[in-house]
Amino acid sequence: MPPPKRRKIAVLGARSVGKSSLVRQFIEKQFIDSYYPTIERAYVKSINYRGNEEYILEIFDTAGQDEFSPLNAQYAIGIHGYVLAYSIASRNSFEMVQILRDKIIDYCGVTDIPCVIVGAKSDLESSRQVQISELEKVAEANNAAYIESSAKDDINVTRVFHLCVQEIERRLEGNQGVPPVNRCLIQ
Ligand SMILES: Nc1nc2c(ncn2[C@@H]2O[C@H](COP(=O)(O)OP(=O)(O)OP(=O)(O)O)[C@@H](O)[C@H]2O)c(=O)[nH]1
Repeated sequence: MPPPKRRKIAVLGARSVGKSSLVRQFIEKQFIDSYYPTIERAYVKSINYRGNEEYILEIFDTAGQDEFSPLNAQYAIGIHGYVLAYSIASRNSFEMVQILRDKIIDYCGVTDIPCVIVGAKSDLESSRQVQISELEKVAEANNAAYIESSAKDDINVTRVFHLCVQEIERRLEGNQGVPPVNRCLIQ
């Protein structure tokens, strides 16, 4: 088996959209109902990707952002891929996704970044403010993968991070190997 590959992933989004809950469900397999604003926390988890490739993921859970928050250099330099999260029950948080992506692009001086856009709290269907069709549109416009997920019900949590690795590797491999049809995972 080849040696494991290390990839750094930053999870960004507006306040209280469920970033920490998503990361903790992925790493620790637990969901906590109470809310403690995040300052910043890093986690490490090893995953098996595509059957026989080991990846060591360093995941940076970040403080919630608004349009005026400056982008921390730590989340722009040396990061391989991004999870940009919003809550399906908050249109404002959805609008932050584009703002954040533009900030990263500007900061890094690139035209494209590996990212997966995540509609978090997908269990809150009765409070939904953002339709899947809107998510699809934004993801397509930004060359990003997308998915809806619930940390509470543990739906699509692992897939979020596998999709992020897929977006990273897709670019590193020069668009070889991963057909576009696999990039969108709504269930
Ligand atoms: N219904 C539901 N609630 C969730 C879900 N994920 C998180 N929450 C709740 O939403 C609140 C905020 O969750 P956090 O994970 O702390 O959100 P965050 O984005 O890390 O917040 P900041 O650190 O302030 O940016 C908490 O009360 C969570 O219990 C989910 O999938 N479904």
